[in-house]
Amino acid sequence: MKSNHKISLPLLSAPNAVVQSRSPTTTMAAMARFFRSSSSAIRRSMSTAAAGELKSQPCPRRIDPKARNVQWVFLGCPGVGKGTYASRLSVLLGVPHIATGDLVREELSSAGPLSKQLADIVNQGKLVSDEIIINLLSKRLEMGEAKGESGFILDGFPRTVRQAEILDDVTDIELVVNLKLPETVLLEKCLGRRICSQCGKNFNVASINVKGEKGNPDISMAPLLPPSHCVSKLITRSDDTETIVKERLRIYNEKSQPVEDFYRGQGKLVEFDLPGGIPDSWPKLLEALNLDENEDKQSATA
Ligand SMILES: Nc1ncnc2c1ncn2[C@@H]1O[C@H](COP(=O)(O)OP(=O)(O)O)[C@@H](O)[C@H]1O
Repeated sequence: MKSNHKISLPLLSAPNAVVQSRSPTTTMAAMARFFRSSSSAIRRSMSTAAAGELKSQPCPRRIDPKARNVQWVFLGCPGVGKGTYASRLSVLLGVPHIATGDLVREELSSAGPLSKQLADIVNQGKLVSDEIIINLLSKRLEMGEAKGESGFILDGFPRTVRQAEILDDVTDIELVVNLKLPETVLLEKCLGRRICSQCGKNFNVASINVKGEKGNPDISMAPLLPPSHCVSKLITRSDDTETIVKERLRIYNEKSQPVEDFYRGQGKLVEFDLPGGIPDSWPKLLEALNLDENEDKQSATA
């Protein structure tokens, strides 16, 4: 696995210039600038043109407490729980959890100029253009930079090989976690998802019991019910209908599965079959990632 001390910024400086030993904060700034400068290039080029087990072997090293600021990516189909686990890990590791789906939804609800266009795309289960997504991500990175953030766990980006290549040009992703669940479970989870419109927390009303196929274990997930003060404020995502979820799954298989191959080829992919709900999966995920929740955040893990 490459270290994150070497960043190549091809569109920012001389071709193939190599910037040595950047601090993680500089990395965020560089990414923000790079994404901003690359969005017009993208526009040009587009107009012309066993449960709970670690399966593949990037062998995540134990995290050095003094060299945290991880730069990780979470992959996985709609409904698999990327947001849930990425956000828990972000708290444990002290890095921001940046979900491009959240950035899109924020833009959607802002009634800004992009809002209508985004609503049409998202409600068909399609992907937003690279240009739009990179602009939203640049803005988010700039905001983080201003707050002194460093490191990140990206969720929902990259979603195409093109996006993965762009990310690869600007920074060195250390580890890519690929969460997996059978498709029947994914559909049930999306349909059961509820969000508190006030606090933004995600819940799930589905009670999942799926028989394991082809020798795989059964999967059971208890509902994740909201506290009483959230109950009257629950909403469903407009793209969590059966038709749209099926289309999102189809698009994931077509456009995002090649991203798994991209990172598998780089030896960075950790495949993790979720064994069940959060109580079963969280400790096993930590184990697969060589992390220990019981240690203090500052020293996770020796
Ligand atoms: N990296 C991306 N590239 C293109 N579109 C994106 C990207 N991230 C999010 N989106 C858009 O936002 C929607 C919601 O994203 P997300 O919450 O990550 O969905 P999912 O639950 O399908 O993983 C996607 O269906 C897509 O339209």
